[in-house]
Amino acid sequence: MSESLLSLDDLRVQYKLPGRGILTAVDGVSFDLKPKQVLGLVGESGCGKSTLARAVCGLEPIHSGGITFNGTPIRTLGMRTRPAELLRIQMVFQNPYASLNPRRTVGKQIEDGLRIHPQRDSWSVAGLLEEVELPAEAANRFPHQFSGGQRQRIAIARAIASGPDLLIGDEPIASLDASLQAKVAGLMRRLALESGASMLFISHDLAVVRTIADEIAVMSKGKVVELGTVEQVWRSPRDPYTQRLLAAIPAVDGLGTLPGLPED
Ligand SMILES: Nc1ncnc2c1ncn2[C@@H]1O[C@H](COP(=O)(O)OP(=O)(O)OP(=O)(O)O)[C@@H](O)[C@H]1O
Repeated sequence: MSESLLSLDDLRVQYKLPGRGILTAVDGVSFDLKPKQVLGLVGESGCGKSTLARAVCGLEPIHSGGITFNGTPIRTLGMRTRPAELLRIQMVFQNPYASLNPRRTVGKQIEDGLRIHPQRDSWSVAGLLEEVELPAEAANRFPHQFSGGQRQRIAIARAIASGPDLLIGDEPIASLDASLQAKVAGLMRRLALESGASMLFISHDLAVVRTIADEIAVMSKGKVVELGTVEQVWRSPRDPYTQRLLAAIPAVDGLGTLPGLPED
């Protein structure tokens, strides 16, 4: 299938600031995400990544341009509307508490997800917990009884349970121990693709993103300044901002000697 699952066309999202000012947080962004592809969205704090993700979920007013998901335009939907189409998008946040209910057991929350599209696949609560390397008895416990890394894996299992077409990770590894970041990012990629979803993976960490993405979009001040395959962006970045990001990766001794790309 070569059609886009998600398509952004010259998208602009603006905020009215106190007084009469306007901030253009997303400034003319266009890209396509194909089925079963992973797009890494990278950029410094405040460049508009989360605003873009929220707009894709129908949670931000679109000033101009458009977003098409599964062939349906996503317009300003407001916080209270939750059309079926948007249930096909699941988000995993930096803080796993943002996507988990502290008062429901882990098992019940994963079950809630499984009920959304029961026909989609054959995931079970125990099977999903096993996928994220947690024992089946974790189902009987509450989110606060787990470590931050475990909670994030529970949030991933819950998101996957509902069989999304698009999994969005909004800095899902930022609060994790450095030793866990690549592992959790890899887990998200594997589970998303195994369940037939695409993934938009947002991070400021280009080094981790390149290990899991098929394509990378680099954002700066609301605009996408670079878009290409991991290979293209890694080997021959065209934008000076991307070049600076690459040069800032630790253990990189100049752009000519970047660490090798991961093996398939
Ligand atoms: N509700 C809001 N009202 C006004 N300005 C906002 C609002 N939300 C975000 N902004 C501003 O929009 C810009 C983009 O913010 P956004 O959170 O999308 O950036 P980001 O790239 O996700 O940053 P971070 O990596 O720190 O989360 C910032 O200047 C931010 O201050």
